[in-house]
Parts: sequence; structure tokens; C-alpha cells
Amino acid sequence: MKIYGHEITSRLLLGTAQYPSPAVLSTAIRESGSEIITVSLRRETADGTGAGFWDQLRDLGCRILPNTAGCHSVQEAVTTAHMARDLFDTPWIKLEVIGHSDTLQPDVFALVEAARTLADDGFQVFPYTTDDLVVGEKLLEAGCEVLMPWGAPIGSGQGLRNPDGLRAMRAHFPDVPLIVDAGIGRPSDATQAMELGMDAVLLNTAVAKAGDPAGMAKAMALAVEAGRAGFAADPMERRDMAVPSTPVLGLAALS
Ligand SMILES: CC(=O)[C@@H](O)[C@H](O)COP(=O)(O)O
Repeated sequence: MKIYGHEITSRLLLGTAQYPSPAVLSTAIRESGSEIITVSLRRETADGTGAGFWDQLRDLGCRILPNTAGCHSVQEAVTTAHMARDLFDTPWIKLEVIGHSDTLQPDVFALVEAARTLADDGFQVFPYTTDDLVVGEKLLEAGCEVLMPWGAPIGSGQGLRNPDGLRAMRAHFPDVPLIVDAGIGRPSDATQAMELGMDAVLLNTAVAKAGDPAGMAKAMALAVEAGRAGFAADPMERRDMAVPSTPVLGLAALS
């Protein structure tokens, strides 16, 4: 799949926050096979992780997708994006503008405005959004070439709260890369997203907070692959009624 002209083979994107240790983070990322990892500039800087952490991420050989997690206004998000571009030397930015501190729901009005400002300034924007079709259209008009609808609130692990909304997005934007971002809790959630025809999944907490993060990273990678293969194989329609799966040919001879 191509995102902003960049070819990727792994459809699992991984976050880098909340791991029990830097070593566990590195092992989990390697096990996931992810080629793209996202990093929160504000959160990591606030944690005081500093240059060692950035060097560790660079050493993993993944492409870095900086994000604006923790930003609540257009100005904060735009400023953070500029800092990220300077630090990581990339035009990519995962744009989060949070509108509500309980749900961490995106402020879609501020999101569209920030996306337009950044796209006009040469950024390649990955917007964390809801599954609203109109907002999706506005983000594309603003210059985004990918959409990242939420599965459920960040860190909740609830899985896909609105599969119908994601299905509608797939139908409405057949040619736009769609990456489900946030709320994935279990491998089966990732598989479901891929079976719905999503192009990729981005997740963090489900791996970082698992008892065995490396094991969960591997499980998520397999789940994404299975879901994609299932989607590509064109699953059967669900039926309301039972239909015998074994055809009845002839009659059993009773003696
Ligand atoms: C890491 C990151 O960017 C998060 O803001 C992202 O949305 C992932 O959410 P989960 O932690 O729920 O997977």
C-alpha cells in the first residue's frame, strides 16, 4: 500500500508510549514488523526521555510518524508539528487536536483548520478523526491524502464501537487510505477493522499495556494480516436462514 507516495508492506502502525521499558518497546516493535511508528513529541518531551529516546527510535529503522497527542488547539498542534518536522526531518504528521478531555474525542472543527494550515505549509497530514463522512470530505479538501478514523476512544481498548460507520467510510472513500486509529484492545478488533476493508491499523495501548507486549505485538501483526487476507478473499454474505453446507445426494439405504 502507498501512503503519500511511500510504499509500505506492514499494515500495522505502532505507538511508542507507555511501555514498561525502552528494551520492551524495541522488542515489541521488532516483533510487530511495523515499518511506521508514531511518537508523541509533547508527551515524550514532558516525560524527560530526551535525546536517548529519539536515538533509540531512529535505531529501529522504522519510519517515524510524529504526532501531536496532547494538543487541544489549532495553534498548539501547528506549533508542535513544526517542532516535529525540525526534529525528525519529515513532512509527516499525525494530527490530533483533542476536543474533550474525558473521551479524548477529536475537535473536528479545529482538526480541519489545523490540517489545512499544515497541508498548505507542505506537511503530509494524517488526521485522527471520527467516522463522520462530512468531516472526512473536509479533511480531504484541506489537503489530507489519508484518513484515520477512530475505533473507540484512545486507550479504552473497547474495539470498534461503530463498525457501520467505518463500513460507510470505506464505501464513501474507496480510494483513500483509511487507517483505524485508537481503541483497539484485542487482536480480534484489529482483524475486524481489516475485514471491513480498512487499509491499516494504528494502535498503542493494547500492546504497551499487555502482560507480554512483544507477544501481543506479534499477535496484532498476525491479526492484521489475517483480516486483510479475509477481506481480499471476498467473504460470503451473512444469511438469515440456515443453509445446509453438505449437499444431500441420494438417500441412505436402511436395512
Ligand atoms: C499513540 C497514539 O498516537 C495514540 O494517540 C493513538 O491514537 C493510539 O490509541 P490507542 O492507545 O488506543 O491504541
